[in-house]
Order: sequence, then structure tokens, then C-alpha cells
Amino acid sequence: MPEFDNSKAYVAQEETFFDDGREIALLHYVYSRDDIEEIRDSPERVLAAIDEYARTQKYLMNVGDDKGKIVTNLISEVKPQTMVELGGYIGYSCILFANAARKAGGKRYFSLERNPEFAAVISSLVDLAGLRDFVRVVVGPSDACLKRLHSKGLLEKIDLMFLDHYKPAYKTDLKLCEELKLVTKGSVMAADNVIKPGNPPYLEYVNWSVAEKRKAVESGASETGADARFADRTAKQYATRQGEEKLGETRGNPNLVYKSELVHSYEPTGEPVSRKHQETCIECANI
Ligand SMILES: C[S@@+](CC[C@H](N)C(=O)[O-])C[C@H]1O[C@@H](n2cnc3c(N)ncnc32)[C@H](O)[C@@H]1O
Repeated sequence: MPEFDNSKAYVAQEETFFDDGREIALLHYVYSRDDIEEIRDSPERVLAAIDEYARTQKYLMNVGDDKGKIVTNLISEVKPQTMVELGGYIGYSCILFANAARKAGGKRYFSLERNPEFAAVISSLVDLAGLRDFVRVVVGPSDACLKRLHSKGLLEKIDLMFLDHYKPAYKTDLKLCEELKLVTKGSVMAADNVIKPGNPPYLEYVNWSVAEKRKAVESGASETGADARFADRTAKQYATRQGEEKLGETRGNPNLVYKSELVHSYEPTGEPVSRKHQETCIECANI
């Protein structure tokens, strides 16, 4: 893996690192730039302006340039007609991946974001980037959004899904997509942060055999709360706004088998201390 280029590092992630007004401050930062007219309709320049904010003002929990490349490479390979992301935040991954998916001949990019304020920021920046006709920003909890899009016939199959939202919901949302037949043969999943901070239930699930999954279904084990293996900080990351998280109970489709690959990369800060922890991974799983 090449060394991290420190000149592009985001500022450090402090104790409070989102939902303190910085998302709206980002909008003011972008729209008050002298070069706003040159940025308009250019996804690359909008991304550069977001990166500049996160490098000079405040940290943003974006996928960033390095990990982003893993997914844009996957988009070139998979050429998804329909791509879905779970967790849009301020729209960085949305603009980066929707631009790549549109270039690869795709039809639609759905960005699912629960926080309505963040969703409004995504919409504004997507519009600025000239991607309004390609991207649909959907506001609400991912499971409810997926069910609604499916029941309205707006989403029938997911070719590529980027999971980057509430970590304990990765597994339950994947199972929901299986159950609704949104994820089926040929679908590819790219899951962020599966090693740091880690996602044991998701990794376990995509690596289980059909027999192991059937056994879990038969045991009828309940999954309505965060798995005990998650650190409190991760399980309660959005608790200030959401209170206690309730996960949907889903059976999934135990007959699907995933091929998995772990890809190492860097957080946009280029930090932390030891090399091992510096490496974060995107889990790419396809059926
Ligand atoms: C790490 S950020 C996403 C970053 C974004 N993918 C990027 O790289 O630019 C996680 C986002 O997921 C959202 N989120 C958390 N739980 C969610 C849920 N259950 N459904 C939808 N969005 C959720 C949070 O509000 C937050 O904006």
C-alpha cells in the first residue's frame, strides 16, 4: 500500500466530530467562495472544496480520497445501473460515487440519510455538483427508506451498495435487502470501517456458510439491539438525536453466499498512531 500523502490530511477528529454546526458551516464555506461559478456543475471541484474545508477548518467524517478510490475502482468494474449508499452525511461519497456511476453508464444513485439536516446539505451540494438528475436523496432511517423505496417500486435491484451508516445496522440492513430481493445474485457490497472501529457481526455474516446462516435463522435469535461486541461509543454514536436504536428483525436469505475481499487504505486524516491502526478497510463482498 502506498504511503499516505500528509499534505492532504484532514484536521484531527476531536471528541465531538459532527452535528455541532460544522455541516451548515461547510455550506457557507463552499457557497461564499470567490470561485463558486467555476465550481458549479463540477463534481471534482465540489469535492475539492469539501476537502479544503476538512483540511483547513473542521474534520468531516467523509470516506475521503484514499478509501474513495477503492469504491470508484469497484464502480468502474461493476458498472452499477443502480447504486445505493447507506449514510450520506454531507454528500462527499454521494458526489464522488454518483459521478463515477454516471460515467460508468449507471441510471440512479440513492443516498439514504437519517438526519434531515445532513440530507439537506447533501441535496444542496449534489445540486451544486450538477448531479441532481442522477441522485435521489432519501431522508429517514435506512431500513424504513429501503422498505419504502421497494414498496413504491422505485428500487427493485441493488447492483452496488456502499454501507457507511450506523455500524450495528450493516448486518440487519443487508439481511433486509436480501429478504426484499434487492440484493441478489450479482449484487456487490462495499462496507466501510469493518476493521476500525470494526464490525464483527457483519463480517461474520458475509463469511458464514449457508448451513451456518440457516442454523442462525432456526435458532430465532433476536437482533433488535446493537450486538454486544460493539464498543459503547459505536453503539451510541447517534444516541443524542436518536435515543436507543432499534434494529429491524429480518430473516435475510440464508442461501446467498458472498465472496469477500478486505482492502486496506487510510482514513482522510492519515492518522492514527500505529501502522496497523492506520489501516482501515473496506469490505467488498459480491455474490
Ligand atoms: C460516516 S457518515 C457517512 C459518510 C459518507 N458516506 C461519506 O463518506 O461522505 C454516517 C452517516 O450515516 C447516517 N446514519 C446513521 N444511522 C443511519 C441510519 N440508520 N439510516 C440512515 N443514515 C444513518 C449519519 O447521520 C451519518 O450522516
